[in-house]
Amino acid sequence: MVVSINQVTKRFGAKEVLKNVTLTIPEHSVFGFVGANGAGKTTLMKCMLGLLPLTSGTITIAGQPVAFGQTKSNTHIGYLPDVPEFYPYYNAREYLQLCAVITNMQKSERAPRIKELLELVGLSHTKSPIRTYSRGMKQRLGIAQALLNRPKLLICDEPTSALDPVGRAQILSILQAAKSETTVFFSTHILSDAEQICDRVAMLHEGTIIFEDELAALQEQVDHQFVFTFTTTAEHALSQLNDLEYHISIEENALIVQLSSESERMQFIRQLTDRNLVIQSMHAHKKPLEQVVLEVLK
Ligand SMILES: Nc1ncnc2c1ncn2[C@@H]1O[C@H](COP(=O)(O)OP(=O)(O)OP(=O)(O)O)[C@@H](O)[C@H]1O
Repeated sequence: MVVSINQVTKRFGAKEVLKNVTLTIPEHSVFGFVGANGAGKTTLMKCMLGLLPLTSGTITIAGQPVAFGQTKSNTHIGYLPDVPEFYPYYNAREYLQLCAVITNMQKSERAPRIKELLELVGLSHTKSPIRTYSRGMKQRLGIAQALLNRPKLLICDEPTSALDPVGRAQILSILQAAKSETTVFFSTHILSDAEQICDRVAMLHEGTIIFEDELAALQEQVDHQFVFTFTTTAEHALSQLNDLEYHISIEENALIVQLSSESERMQFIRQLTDRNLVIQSMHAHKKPLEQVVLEVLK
């Protein structure tokens, strides 16, 4: 595990912002940290960076305990703040060269690493100064900077929230590509972003982790639903099934049926055959993460 967060509580005065948070993050995964504004996401990230003292609990990054005010564990972390700042008169390559010098990167390593990163973030051909960059370009440069020294963990605070759809898609694909060389931990309140690239998701709600799992497992927490279409209309099919005790609704000429187990599914299909209903198609009803989360929160 590259990150182990163990029973972390954080209070600001009387206000408890993180409540007994426990979380582990496996290596080479993209881990989405999801929560509404004010849920406590930034607070936990600052705790991971040793920028805030914990009220109680422990955090370990790549085996190194995090201590408030100390930077030892930060040697394993690349961090992209929500609004990254740069020297505006440098271009991307010059800026990364400066960062490489400041961080004592070996001279022979600098040029190939910077070339590789500029390619990764799609800024190889940009010669203009950073002050002319769009928000998305600045975020991409921020990712390159954060990855410069090959950290074991890349932490990104809401990297997509201020971007248009094209900018968001670019950042998401860069983060996905970055997982081959690091572990990506990113916070977002945009559930569809997490859905697109995350292997695992944790959801923080009022300071508490309300679930933490693989996305597929999360989908399964909600009752299974299947979509059936028939050679006849959905209304007619439903009228033939009125006497049965299934939870059935109609959406776009299809029946949505709740079938929680394999045996229930087989039994339902037998009932269809008994009633001469010919299935045209059947598939699992995949809900957007947003809807799944709302159902879990109910
Ligand atoms: N230094 C502080 N002193 C007092 N309260 C704070 C401090 N920092 C954060 N908080 C409070 O902690 C709560 C969580 O804030 P945090 O910034 O961690 O949320 P977030 O999930 O990152 O939300 P956002 O998406 O809006 O940044 C908020 O109610 C905030 O007001």
